Amino acid sequence: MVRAGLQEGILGRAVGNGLIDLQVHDLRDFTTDRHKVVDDTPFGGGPGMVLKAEPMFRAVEHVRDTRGTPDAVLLPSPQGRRFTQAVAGEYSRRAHLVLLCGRYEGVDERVSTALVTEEVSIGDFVLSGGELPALVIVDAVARLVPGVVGDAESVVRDSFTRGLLDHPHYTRPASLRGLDVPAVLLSGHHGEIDRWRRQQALRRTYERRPDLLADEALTDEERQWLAAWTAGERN
Ligand SMILES: NC(=O)c1ccc(NCc2ccccc2N2CCOCC2)nc1
Repeated sequence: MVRAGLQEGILGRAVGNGLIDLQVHDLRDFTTDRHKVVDDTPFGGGPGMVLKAEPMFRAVEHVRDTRGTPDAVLLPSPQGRRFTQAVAGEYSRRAHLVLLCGRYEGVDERVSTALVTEEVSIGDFVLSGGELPALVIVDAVARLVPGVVGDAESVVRDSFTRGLLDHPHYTRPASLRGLDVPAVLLSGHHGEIDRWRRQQALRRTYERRPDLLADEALTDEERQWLAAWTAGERN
């Protein structure tokens, strides 16, 4: 499941051209019994099973012995720090990350207290395992590694880097079922097009996620736009 998610698109290309290196390790390879058991019943009773600590310790030790001590050992979990674009930026500046994927009812607490450097949550919802969060984190972080996302797209990242929502996107045909592409985008005036895109990104953020505007540095023009929209709301 994890390997498949790492072979696609920009991640696959980034691995192909050596910009990032992704290794997947199976916890079962770090067990010592014949049945390769990675889970066990919970002390204190209760339903379900708990992921054993020992295989995770051995797996991280294997990574440390073969590739050096990681800068961070992350555990995606509902109890973690909220993963945001800013956190992705932090992680993208680390050379070596390990992500541990939990399953069952959870992971033996000694993994969290003695092996993990940080628990991280991709959102307030419960998943059956940490694999999808791990893929989400790897994708968001890899995109921020220089060279992974083509230069053509680096402009697109401006709105995200600024912490605003994205502007609308259109492609052919210019008119579809009576729905026309905004004329400015067909005008060839790149200054006007850029201004329209910044205004649209700001407008969308104001309408859908005003909370993102709190710590946003705005130009005078952008403040004027916001004032006009806010005034428009009042009367
Ligand atoms: N929001 C997230 O980032 C997120 C991450 C993981 C995750 N699940 C795997 C998991 C990993 C660690 C501990 C517990 C669990 N869980 C096992 C299943 O039961 C619930 C607890 N769910 C949501």
